[in-house]
Amino acid sequence: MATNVSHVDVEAAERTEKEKSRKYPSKLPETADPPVTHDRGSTLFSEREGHNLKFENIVMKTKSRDSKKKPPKEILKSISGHVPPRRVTAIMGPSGSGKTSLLKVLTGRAGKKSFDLSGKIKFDGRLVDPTDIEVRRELAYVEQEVSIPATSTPREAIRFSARLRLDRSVTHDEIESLVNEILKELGLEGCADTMIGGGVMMSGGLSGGEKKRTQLGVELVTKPDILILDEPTSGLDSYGAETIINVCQRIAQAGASLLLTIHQPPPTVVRKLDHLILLLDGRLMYDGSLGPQLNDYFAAKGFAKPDDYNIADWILTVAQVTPIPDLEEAGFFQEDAKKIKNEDIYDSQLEEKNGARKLLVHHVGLSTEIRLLFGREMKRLRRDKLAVTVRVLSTGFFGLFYGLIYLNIGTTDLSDPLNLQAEFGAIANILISTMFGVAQSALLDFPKDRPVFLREYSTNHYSVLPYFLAKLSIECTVTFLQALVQLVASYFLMALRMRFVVFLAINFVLGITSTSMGIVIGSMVEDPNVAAELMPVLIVPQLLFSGFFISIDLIPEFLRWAQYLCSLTYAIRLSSYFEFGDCTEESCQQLLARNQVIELDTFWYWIILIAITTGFRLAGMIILRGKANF
Ligand SMILES: Nc1ncnc2c1ncn2[C@@H]1O[C@H](COP(=O)(O)OP(=O)(O)OP(=O)(O)O)[C@@H](O)[C@H]1O
Repeated sequence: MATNVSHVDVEAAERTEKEKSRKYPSKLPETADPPVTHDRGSTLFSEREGHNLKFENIVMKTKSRDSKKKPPKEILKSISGHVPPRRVTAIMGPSGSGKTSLLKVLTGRAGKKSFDLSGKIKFDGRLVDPTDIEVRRELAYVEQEVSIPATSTPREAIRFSARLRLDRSVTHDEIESLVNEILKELGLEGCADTMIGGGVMMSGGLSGGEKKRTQLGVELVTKPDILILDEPTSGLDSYGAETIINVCQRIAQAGASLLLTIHQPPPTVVRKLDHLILLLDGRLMYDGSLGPQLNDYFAAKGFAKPDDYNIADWILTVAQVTPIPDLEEAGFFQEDAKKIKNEDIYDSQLEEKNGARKLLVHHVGLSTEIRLLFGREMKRLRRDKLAVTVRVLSTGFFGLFYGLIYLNIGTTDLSDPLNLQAEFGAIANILISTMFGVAQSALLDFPKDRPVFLREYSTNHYSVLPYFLAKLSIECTVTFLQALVQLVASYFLMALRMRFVVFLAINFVLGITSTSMGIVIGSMVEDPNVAAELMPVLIVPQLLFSGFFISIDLIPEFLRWAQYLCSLTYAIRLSSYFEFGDCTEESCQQLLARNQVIELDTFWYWIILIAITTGFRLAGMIILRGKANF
């Protein structure tokens, strides 16, 4: 009897367990292998070794200086999941659920400075640090925002990426055939040679969908093992979305692990997705197959899909409409229970310890990097004709204006203090105009270039040095042109005493120093509007320490050190020396003394100008590098 009772009890218990597990299945359905159709002959879709990407207990919190006043926000709350190879995995979830944040963590782009991060990321069981450049070679990330130079065409952007990121043994013909293939597969052949566009001053331009596909193409050149895309279909019509998903599907079928975030995909797109990671409020609701099992899973938890819903719409409706306690009660968020001791997520030692596979890519040399970057910058200059023309013409206009205002000032009698002051003013105005013109362009242009640099630098296109050298050479060209146009328009009208080439050289060096300062501020801020607001910070101290408005002697001693950072001060001293150095009038000597112009020091004035340029360039490089090391 006792046996029977216990037998009945066991059966009853098993039945209850089965019913419970049917109602709230504890194991998420695994994604079945989709049919594999390889394009073995193709290079873009060539067979590759994807990774089983796993993430465990990912926690992401904002950092807060004063946690009492502003408690840290928990964006990802101990999320675990996986992205299998040969599948297209979609991350879905309501807006603000943490989709982009999770991608940033997985790709090593969640800044440690802004967030507290913990958890583990594994490729086929080995711990990896996605901020490591070797790991990034295995993983490509296509961001939501398009960051490709506006003056490049899709063909050039993809070719540029291929030349800099593929092994140096890859031939020109191989690169061209890969570029053509990517353009064809992404439906970009029709606009392959059209400028990306987008600038206010630029005509033409690609559609949003074409830009997104170009950005995808740029990342496809490395034939990544893991491809991660943030909202690749947002803002696209269903044809554009399908084109992208089709390419993603074929890349996954070639072996890659494909992960993308997507908002309310249409049924045609849902059919191409294999695996789903569903997030809600920074928590994992589901990690498993997107097949019929997903229907069963939701049905078993009491949320059976009505016939008139497609599955993606239904699960998002459930996530958005159902109160979180009810979802908890139904048994979603089961991974929350598995909170274990977390480890630093971006530990650069991890890879070493776990013997990661090193991809042997012999990168192109420094000279090729500089040549390609320089070529791109030159094209930018040629194509952005309107901006360059406006820049040079406005300089010419100001030159002419000053020339007419100070007409023949260099022929006047310097014994008259008024003439002397006017001639000094003429020189100072030309120099201020040079400084203002070039610094403004650098300050406003640089924040626009910044996202391009950050993407390319973090994806191993080139290092900081060639980028800065290429930029410097272009800036030298434009600054020289600007200085030349301004002086041709003003110097002869003013009939200045110093030699033309000397004044041109002073203006040129001052211009380059000013761009360096503009770059430091430009590299610190993201928004060109903020950069414009910071313009006075760059200009006003220069004016005050120039000796034009107040003699340096009259500035309080504790502030005088700042003159050593002001390039305009030294440009004015040099120009004053060459303009008035031969003048024996007492007023001339007094002016030189007031501005601390000492004949023996003129060599040092040049050196200080060059040192200021070098110092600011280095500071710009360090700041940008720091920003790129997320
Ligand atoms: N730097 C930050 N500081 C504070 N909160 C942040 C920061 N970055 C993201 N968040 C917050 O984290 C949450 C998740 O943001 P995330 O961009 O990952 O969501 P999402 O699911 O991608 O949203 P969407 O679908 O609208 O793009 C949001 O509430 C967002 O406001």
